[in-house]
Amino acid sequence: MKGGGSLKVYEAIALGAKELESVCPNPRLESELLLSHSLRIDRVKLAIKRDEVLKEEELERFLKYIEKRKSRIPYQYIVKKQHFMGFEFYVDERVLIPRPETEILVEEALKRMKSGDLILDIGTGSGAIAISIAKLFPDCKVYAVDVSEEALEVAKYNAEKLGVAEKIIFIKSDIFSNIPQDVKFDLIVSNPPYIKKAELENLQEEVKKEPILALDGGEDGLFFYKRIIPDCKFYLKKGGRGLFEIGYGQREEVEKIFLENGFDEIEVIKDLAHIDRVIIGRYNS
Ligand SMILES: C[S@@+](CC[C@H](N)C(=O)[O-])C[C@H]1O[C@@H](n2cnc3c(N)ncnc32)[C@H](O)[C@@H]1O
Repeated sequence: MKGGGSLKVYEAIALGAKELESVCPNPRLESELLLSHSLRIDRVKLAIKRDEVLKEEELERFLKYIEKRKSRIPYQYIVKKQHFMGFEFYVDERVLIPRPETEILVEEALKRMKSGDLILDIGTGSGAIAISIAKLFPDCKVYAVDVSEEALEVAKYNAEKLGVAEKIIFIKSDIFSNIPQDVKFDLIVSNPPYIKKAELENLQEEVKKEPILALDGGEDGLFFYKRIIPDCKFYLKKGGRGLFEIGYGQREEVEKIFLENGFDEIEVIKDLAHIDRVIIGRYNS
């Protein structure tokens, strides 16, 4: 892409927007956001700098970001952050970008918590769920596990950055494999990979840049529910609850898995698009 020598702020925004036209639905907004990131200022400050000429290194940074975005790298991986539950999480290619729908899972978990509770987050990724719970519920302890060492590095970094590292125990674990058998939880939460294998290749290009390990839910998308739910009985206190994010059309099957494994009081929470998004069951055997 040609930068055209020197550019003023408003010209750079227009150039970036044009370049991103075929890539994203809001090219001007993303151009403004990437420019404000290049200038290390808030987007609202762009207006007062409208006629200022960009320094060479600022323009260089901006053009580099635009090129990345044109290659369908998600905006969040370029600016290395995503807001979730009001907190700023560091994200990069090692972790799934936390989604707004997953905030429903956190909110439902918080509603069911009481003082002193022990929570397990399976597949913690960036740590979004575990860290938000630790931040928003004062008296609790959280175990956060992931099979990906790289994801755990990001989650630990976020826990330090957000000041809750001492409330969370991070464990590299294939689901329950490395969780001590004598630890019993009040809640087990998870946003597991739930996309059907066959659908992976049809995903949006940006989503394909996220770790496959965070997306692949096996042939029927239910692989993780089938593995996690039956083993919850070894790790949940009697009356404890499992809370899981689910994908479109998975409610019936996951409810069945719950019922076959000693859970009752099944509840389903819809997201803003009216899609069943979170399923909750109480372990009562
Ligand atoms: C959909 S992402 C969720 C990330 C994060 N909890 C969130 O909601 O943004 C699923 C996560 O599960 C992890 N994962 C995949 N297979 C796993 C396994 N066998 N055991 C533990 N974690 C696993 C992935 O590495 C990924 O971080």
